[in-house]
Amino acid sequence: MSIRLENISKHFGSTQALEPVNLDIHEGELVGLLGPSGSGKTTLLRIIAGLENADRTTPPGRILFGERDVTRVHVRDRRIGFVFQHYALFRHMSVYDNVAFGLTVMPRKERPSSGEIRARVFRLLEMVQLEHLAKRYPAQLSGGQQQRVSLARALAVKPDVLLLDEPFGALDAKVRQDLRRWLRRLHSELNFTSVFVTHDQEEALELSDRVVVMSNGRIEQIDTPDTLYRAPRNRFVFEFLGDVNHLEGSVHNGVLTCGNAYLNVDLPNGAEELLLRPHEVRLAEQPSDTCHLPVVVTAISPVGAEVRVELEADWLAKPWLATVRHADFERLEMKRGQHLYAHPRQWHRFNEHALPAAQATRVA
Ligand SMILES: Nc1ncnc2c1ncn2[C@@H]1O[C@H](COP(=O)(O)OP(=O)(O)OP(=O)(O)O)[C@@H](O)[C@H]1O
Repeated sequence: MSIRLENISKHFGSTQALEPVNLDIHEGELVGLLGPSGSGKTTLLRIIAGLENADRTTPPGRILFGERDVTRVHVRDRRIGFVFQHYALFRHMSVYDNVAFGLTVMPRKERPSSGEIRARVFRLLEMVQLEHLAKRYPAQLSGGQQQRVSLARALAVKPDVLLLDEPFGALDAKVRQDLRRWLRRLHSELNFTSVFVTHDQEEALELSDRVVVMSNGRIEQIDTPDTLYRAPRNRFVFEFLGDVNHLEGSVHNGVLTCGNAYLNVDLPNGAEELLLRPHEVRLAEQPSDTCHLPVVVTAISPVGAEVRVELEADWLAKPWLATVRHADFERLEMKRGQHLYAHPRQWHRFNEHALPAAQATRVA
């Protein structure tokens, strides 16, 4: 089921929670709404759900599920499944009864037979690998297990659309990882359309087919994770999606200078700020003719696929972060207090007034 929002906005009193938004979500897509606190993610999700009404505007805002205009359709008639951060399972019901609940309360005409209900509930419990816990009560389950029951319960009624509000927010990192995999797998097996809210960049990028990045009630960019990361439309998106190093200085005759540091750049004279991701900083023992950025290693974190190195210098207002391959780390025999030279592989620059807003330049 595709979802289309046309000219949807929302005020709470004098607070504008959403500026007029247009959004197309394709059938079968898993879309993440990502943004800082207060950016309007939950409001947008609740409007899609029908838990909140959009402002009355001219032209009127519309919400379409497929061809069906659901703008004024009650939440219970929108064929939506919900999963919230706080499990909201019925505490007095077993796991089985929780998952079966939505089916047992269907109007008699639509309600599956008790045999069909049983088969569907067990099939879902099997998919989330909890069939052996069918008789337990929510209080006897871990947080991650409760969230898997919530997922199964939401999917039991075969919703057209699954909406999830920070579904894994209250869980620890490892359990979050597992649950992301569950959701991804269920999504491809059962083929529904999902929208989930998160403020976790990694979660949004890992899970979503496309991510809607929001700030201050506005949609800043809608794109695939890869495009968002590689071609952010503006500075907000760039900074929100990962660690960023800043290089501020002034350009004169093709050289950007900042204290005793300099870098050749093909830019006009004037004040400049260049931005670099940690993986775009190469470290070496020597400067070059075109790049002299002396730094001191102040912290090293060797955990993970790459080594994270913190760098400081007089000419830097804030420390830089570089990610270094373990092989390079060993070759340079890196240690705290070591003097090295940073060499940008690539840098980015944003000019909010001119198009294209983002410029990425590879350093030869
Ligand atoms: N019921 C309400 N009454 C008044 N203001 C509200 C209400 N709900 C949301 N807001 C305001 O609308 C704006 C957007 O809120 P929303 O909850 O959608 O943001 P969010 O991005 O989901 O934030 P968070 O990540 O903190 O949940 C905020 O300024 C918030 O204070």
